[in-house]
Amino acid sequence: MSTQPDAALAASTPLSGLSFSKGHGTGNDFLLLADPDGSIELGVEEVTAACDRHRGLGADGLIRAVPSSLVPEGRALLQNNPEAEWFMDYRNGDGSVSEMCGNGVRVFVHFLIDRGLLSLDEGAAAAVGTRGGIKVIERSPDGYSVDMGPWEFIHPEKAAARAMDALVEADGLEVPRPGLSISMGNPHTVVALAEIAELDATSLSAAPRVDPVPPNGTNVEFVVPDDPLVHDGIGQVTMRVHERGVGETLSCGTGACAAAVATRYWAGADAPDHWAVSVPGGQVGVQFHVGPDGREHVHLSGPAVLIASGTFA
Ligand SMILES: N[C@@H](CCC[C@H](N)C(=O)O)C(=O)O
Repeated sequence: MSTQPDAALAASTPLSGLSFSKGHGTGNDFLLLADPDGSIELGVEEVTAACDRHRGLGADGLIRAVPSSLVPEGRALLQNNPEAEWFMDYRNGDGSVSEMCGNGVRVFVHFLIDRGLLSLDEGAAAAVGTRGGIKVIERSPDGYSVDMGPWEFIHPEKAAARAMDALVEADGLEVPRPGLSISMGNPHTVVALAEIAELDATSLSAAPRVDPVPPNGTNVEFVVPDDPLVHDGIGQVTMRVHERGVGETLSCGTGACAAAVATRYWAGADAPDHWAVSVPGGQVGVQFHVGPDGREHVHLSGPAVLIASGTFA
């Protein structure tokens, strides 16, 4: 008889023995790992195994909380922002790295507070490092509000001519639609549809085809502005998203910001600065303010929920 351990009984994940939490923001779900000494090696294999919805815990992405001083991208940020003690190392479910995650950063801060690694009193603000730069976060009536920094057109020359910069095809849509590409630190291409029936008919089980695709790929948001657009001074849009590195998700915070940026741009000078973006997983708020650098910043607010914690077998 063999004395080898049965492969079927061996540890089922490369993250064996590590403690995790699971959380979500409007249904965009994440696994969270605290790595105070920077010892967790995360590669594609570890992330895909953990995020697998059948053989792993299942999640849209995985977030490692590591001291900024222990990663090169974090050390660069600390020079001008010594208060940003923690860095959000964000991975999509397919193991790819992203610059930023708007729902994830709220859940990340909630997790740090839950683990006693950060305190954030009512009315106070905390800075965290991300690959998309420093993000400042505070508590809000719906959970947390994050200064996501300035938005940018990915193709400013096209936007200046009020032109779209891509054609987007998706299953269920009869003809390709024009899209506008916006960076929130990470790339987005926003497509306006006329009505909810069209949004419902769009299939996102395969990635939409974007031509030309922005240099680092893109997340694609399909949005339907309400008619009338503004209720009680707040612009209203409904959105579905196909995320780079994941697939269709129930929500995307940076995507909601890009959707509000694009819809406000299309709506013209009288468009409001405050937006409500409805997604399959709930609703998030987006506001525009001039930041301390004199540029227009996007603020994202919404819930952050922790649902479980445990240890990988
Ligand atoms: N769900 C996130 C965005 C996650 C990263 C994205 N898939 C990318 O690759 O850029 C959000 O809430 O912003």
